Amino acid sequence: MTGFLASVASLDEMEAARLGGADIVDLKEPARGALGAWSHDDLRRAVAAWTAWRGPRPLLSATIGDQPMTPGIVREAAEAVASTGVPIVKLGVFADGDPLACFAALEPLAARRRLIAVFFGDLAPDLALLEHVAAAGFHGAMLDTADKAAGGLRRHLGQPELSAFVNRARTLGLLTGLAGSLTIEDIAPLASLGPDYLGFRGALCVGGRTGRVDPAAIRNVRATLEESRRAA
Ligand SMILES: O=C[C@H](O)COP(=O)(O)O
Repeated sequence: MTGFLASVASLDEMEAARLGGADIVDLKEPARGALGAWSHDDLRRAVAAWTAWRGPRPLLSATIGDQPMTPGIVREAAEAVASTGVPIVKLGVFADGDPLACFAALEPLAARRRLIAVFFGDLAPDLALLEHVAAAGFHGAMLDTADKAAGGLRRHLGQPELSAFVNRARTLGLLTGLAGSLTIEDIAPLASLGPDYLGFRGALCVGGRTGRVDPAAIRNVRATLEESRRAA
């Protein structure tokens, strides 16, 4: 069953994502980049709001910002986000720098917090790195896109490549996610690959991904995902 990750930019949007049935509420500031980060104070407020939710509640994740692949920088940013109490921390695997040294530097944090490595479909992702992500103790891996003006994930990678990513990550015991300017039309073909979740921001918004979340669009994505589950 493929879940629904909704990226949100405010506490109000966080609540809208919960009410709309998101399985993962992902704290992200889209105006600051593909993995734009919330301020640490706002992350603390979000964790407090999430903790106060009663009944079944979605998981909570947050991004660390678009950081260079430099071990000290990535580790410091990830530790700082984790210190706010966010249970799942997402960080990008960009094309520059030293990804292996970054994964190794994050091993201690991965032992006490769920980390997700975000690869980018438009930056020639290296699937061989998945093995190192798993070896460092990461919880999951996902594919997204870095350049939001350059088309959605399926423009950059075909079904065979996407399927290879999902299968390889799953074989390594990683939670798997797919995102990147996804639209309603992408849901059925991507859900058929069996990722653990699909991630959305732009499709949930009025006025593009830096606009505001529209509750009707959230419900539409949720309903379409459920339809694709029934059809599977
Ligand atoms: O993690 C998921 C992303 O926030 C997706 O954002 P996007 O749909 O605007 O590419």
